[in-house]
This record gives sequence, structure tokens and C-alpha cells, in this order.
Amino acid sequence: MQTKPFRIGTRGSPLALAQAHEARDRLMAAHHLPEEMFEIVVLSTKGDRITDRSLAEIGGKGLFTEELEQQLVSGELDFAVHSAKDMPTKLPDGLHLSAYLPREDIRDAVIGRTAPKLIDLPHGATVGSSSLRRQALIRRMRPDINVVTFRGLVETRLRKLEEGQVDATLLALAGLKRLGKVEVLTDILDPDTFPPAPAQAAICLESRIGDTQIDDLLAPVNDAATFDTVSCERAFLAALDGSCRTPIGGYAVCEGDLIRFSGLIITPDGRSQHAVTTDGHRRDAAALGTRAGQDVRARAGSAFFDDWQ
Ligand SMILES: NCc1[nH]cc(CCC(=O)O)c1CC(=O)O
Repeated sequence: MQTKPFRIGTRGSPLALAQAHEARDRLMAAHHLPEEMFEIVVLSTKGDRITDRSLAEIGGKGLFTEELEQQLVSGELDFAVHSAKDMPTKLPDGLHLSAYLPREDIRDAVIGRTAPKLIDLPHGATVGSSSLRRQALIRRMRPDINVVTFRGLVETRLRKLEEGQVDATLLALAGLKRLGKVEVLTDILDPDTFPPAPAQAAICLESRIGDTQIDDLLAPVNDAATFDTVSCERAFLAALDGSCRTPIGGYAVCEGDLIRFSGLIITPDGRSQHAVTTDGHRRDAAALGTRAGQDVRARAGSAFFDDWQ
């Protein structure tokens, strides 16, 4: 029997901590374990330390996971809790995303200062977002809007908005809910016109492949529908070499044994896009996402990617 506490790795942002606590609370309930059996280990990552440049500039998603993954591989951590959206499609050898907590609402929220909805913002309004996907989708809807890069903690972005630096900003509804800040939102965007990032709103647990003790610990908190939908979406991303430089949106939903997926790639100016909609059996979730990615990739052609990369 385990006597030492399980070591849970997380970043130190308020959202990351809320997610690590959610994972711990679910594990305590599933196994009737006391809080003392879990130790939350907070690590600072490169992505947390470099806040003055865009993610695309400094090297993308891996920056938020490197330190945690090193400590997983070396055995200093038992598992790590992440926003699945921030995970690179390729993980270090020996690690996998072994479980997903039940997904939150996948949609993006608008926090508007000069108007509640994007469509009602004044002509030439400024919207802050560092996500290339959100920038492209805003421009598709409103080519007149001036989109500016806007990074940092959710709290920092809300402060910049309050100070009047921008007319509006966009955040994942899931993050606002987990931080208990839904009251700031002024609109919620329809995923069919404003598709979320693959894996948005999902919390994943990363652990060592073959660590059966940890597999057994995590299995009871895994949500099967989240596992399947996110596996499909991440396969779509992987087939497109998704990185922080590629605006990609898409989401899957499960209905019984069926999984339905819609995906989109779009140029940063929002003018050119390729969309795909498909469905299949849930057991083929990842293959469905891969095929959807290959399909839009083939239709778009290499020029679509080269023109702006
Ligand atoms: N890239 C930052 C990030 N990673 C996960 C979330 C929100 C929660 C989620 O999507 O799971 C956010 C902030 C945001 O997009 O507003």
C-alpha cells in the first residue's frame, strides 16, 4: 500500500492551481483518500516567466510543460495536471495523457467594455487576444477590428481591459468558470461560427507510460467522453502539424456510440479557410480526427500554409 503522498505537478497560475485542486479533490473522493495523501508541487515554467512576447515568437506550447515533464520522467512527480489545450501533440518519450477530467463548457467568452458583443463593437475597435485562432476568427467576423496581442494571466488581461487598453478581449469560458469569474463575461460565442481550440476546456493528467500504480490511481477519475472527444481533436491538430503558428479550431461531441467532429483551418487575416465535418464510431475517435486533418490539409494545399508562415 502507498504510504507516501502522491506528488502532483502543476504550474503556479491561479487557473493551473484550481485545476490541480480539482484533480486532487476528485481523486480523494474516488479513492476515499485523505488530503495528506496528495502533495501539490508547483513549478514555474518558461512560458510563465516570459510574458512580454507572444507564444508563437518564443516557441509555442512546449514552454508550459517542459519542467513538469522532466520531473515526471525522472520520477520526482507522479503525474501532472494541465490544460489539455496547452499540450503539444507530441509528448516526450515515456509519457502519455492517461486521463481527462469531465470537460467544462468548450466555448469562448467575450469580455466587452465598449459593447457586450463582438458584432456591436464600434468600427475600428481594438480587441486583445494572443491566440492566433481567436485573432483570425475575429478578423473573419469583423475585418475592421484592430486585433492586438494580449498575453498573461487571465487576471492580467482583465486588468488591461479595465484600464481601457482594449475594447474587448476573449477568454475560454472554462477558465472563467474555474476561476469563479463568469460575471465578467458579456457574450458567449457559438462554436459553429467561432470554433474553440482543440482540447479547450479539458483538464488532462499526464503520467509515465507503464506506471500501473498511477494508471490505477487515475483511471476512476477519467471521463470517457472527454477522453474520446479530445483524442479526436488532438489527432486533427497533429495531422495539421498544429503549433502556435497555425490557426486551427475544432471540436467533437459524443452522442451514444457516435462521435461528431467539426474542424477549421483559417489564415490569420480570416479571409481564407477550409472546414470539415465528419462522424464515426467513438472507438475510432483518433482516426477520425487524423483523417479530418489530412482531408483539410490536402484540400488547402501547401500554399495555404506557406503563404503566411
Ligand atoms: N492558453 C492559455 C489557456 N489554457 C487554457 C485556458 C482556459 C481553460 C481551457 O481552455 O481549458 C487558457 C486561457 C484562455 O484560453 O482563455
